[in-house]
This record gives sequence, structure tokens and C-alpha cells, in this order.
Amino acid sequence: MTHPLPSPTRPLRIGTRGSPLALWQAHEVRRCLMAAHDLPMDAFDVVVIKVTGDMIQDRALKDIGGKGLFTREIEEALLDGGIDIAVHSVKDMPTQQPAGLTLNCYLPRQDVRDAFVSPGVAALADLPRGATVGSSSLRRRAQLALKRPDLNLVEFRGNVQTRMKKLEDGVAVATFLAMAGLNRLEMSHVARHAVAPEDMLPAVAQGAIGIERRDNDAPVIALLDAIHCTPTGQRVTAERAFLAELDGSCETPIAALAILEGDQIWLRGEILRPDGSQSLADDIRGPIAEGPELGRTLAKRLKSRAPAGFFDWH
Ligand SMILES: NCc1[nH]cc(CCC(=O)O)c1CC(=O)O
Repeated sequence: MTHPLPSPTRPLRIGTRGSPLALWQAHEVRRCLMAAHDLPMDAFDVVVIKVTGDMIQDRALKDIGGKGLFTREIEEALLDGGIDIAVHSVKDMPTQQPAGLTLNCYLPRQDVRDAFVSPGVAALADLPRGATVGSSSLRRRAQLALKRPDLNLVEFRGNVQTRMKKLEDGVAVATFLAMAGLNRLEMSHVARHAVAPEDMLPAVAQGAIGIERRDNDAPVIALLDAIHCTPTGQRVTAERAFLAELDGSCETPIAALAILEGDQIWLRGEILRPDGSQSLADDIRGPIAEGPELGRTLAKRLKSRAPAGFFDWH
């Protein structure tokens, strides 16, 4: 039998950020690879890489600026051979990978919904008038502001534990987190409920774990083939095509969700003004194979409907 790893003499190096969620995801990829190829745990090394986005905790992400705050250092390690694959939350990934790298392997997608998290309020609909809600997500803030202009929205960064502490300290009465992350960390008990996508359309690729690799790395391609989830790839690819077509307007809050129905793919997309004063949303359906084209078409349709000034914030 040929050895499935690129090198029989050293472990395959899996690069990841160091947050508890990122580590869980890297270990999940290791578990999947071990099972698919009947390999022992020590055939893999999980290598933690520090990224800019994790080192700066005291500023809003949109003020640090630049794309790939959570990926640049990891991609550099991949390009220079320090790691063999990189595990990411696809939600945090730019639509374009640097020259030499490919992102097209996805684990089965988890819950795509946002969770309503609050020590004192049972449901999103029960938030009292003027309540203070914490979120660092431009999308969640815009979607909330659109529905509930009365709410007081404040910046809220940090990992799940930090955010829970802020809620206990009364910095805000509620926040939102991805159900997928809470489930993975066995923290779903902090969710009062999952918000239906009809009420809060999720971020592009929310709930999806992706594995990035060097182009043309044949042994790694063969290794990853065995764990790739085709339906997840089809959905995420359509959503990311929608996002890519809108990327020119980089600070616009964007949401999208694709669902497969037989041989068809249904895609809903939304763009908002950050203050929630306007939202444009629509959906499109077609053959699964045309997912990326459908994503681009939907994005162009929304862009063409945007009134003058929709994309200008500065
Ligand atoms: N932006 C941070 C981030 N990136 C991915 C997830 C959750 C896991 C996922 O969506 O796969 C989170 C945390 C959150 O939004 O609550």
C-alpha cells in the first residue's frame, strides 16, 4: 500500500489560529483525515499561527482595515512550506486566495444560523425599547438597526467567554454569535434561540469549515478529496461568488445563504447600509452547476437596484 501522507517520515502539518474555536476546527479536520485514511493521531501536527486580527483586541475590525486579518500569516506559512494545509472558518476568508493557494475543500456544513444570546431576555422579539445590544459584526448590526432602529448597538469583540463576561457585567443585554461556533465549543446552552434565516440572513459561508492548500500539491489534493463535502462546496461557492461580485463595495454589510433543492440551488442575498437605513434583498434559483453564475447575477441585480450613494460611507 502506498503511504497516504506527502511524507512518510514526518507528520502532516495543519495550520490554524489559536482561538478555542479555530483549534477545535483544526482538530476536527485531523479527526476526519484520520478516519478517512485510517491514520494515527501522530500522523498530524496542529501548528498554531498568530494572526493580526487576534493580536489587536481593542479596536473595531473595520478600523484595523485590510483584508485577510485572520488569514495572512497562515497563508504565508502555507506558501513557504511551514505548514501543509490550513483550516479556516470560511466566513472569515477573502473571496480570492493569494497566487499559489487554493481553497476548495469543505467539511459538511454546520448550523448556518445566528444565535440570540442574552442572560436576561428570552428572545430577540422581547428586547425592550432602547436596549443595548453588543455586536462587532457590521452585518448583524445593520440587520438589527433595520428592524429595530430603537436599539442601542455597541461594539463587542473577543471570544465567547469574553463576550459572556461583558453581558454579565451589563455592558449590553444581548449579543449574537454563530450557532455553529457555539455548537462546536459545546456552548449552545448560552443561546436563547437560533434566529431563523428569514429574520437574520447569515454571513456568506457561515457554519462552513474550509481547508486551504498549495496549488498542484498532488499528495495533499488526494488526501483532502476523501473528506470534501460536495453539497457544502456547491452552496459556499455560490455564496462566495455573490460576495466576490460585491467586493468593490467592501464595507457594505452583506449576507447570503444558498440551499440545495434536488438538482437546483436557491440563493438569497442581502446588502445593507451599515446604519440599517436601507436593505436590498432578493433570491434566485437555477441548476446547481450554475451556482457561481447565479451568485454573480444576483449581486449585479442588487447593485443595479441600489440608489445613488448606497455604497458611499466616507
Ligand atoms: N467572525 C468570527 C467567526 N468566524 C466564524 C465564526 C463561527 C463559526 C462559523 O461560522 O463557522 C465566528 C464567530 C461568530 O460569528 O460567532
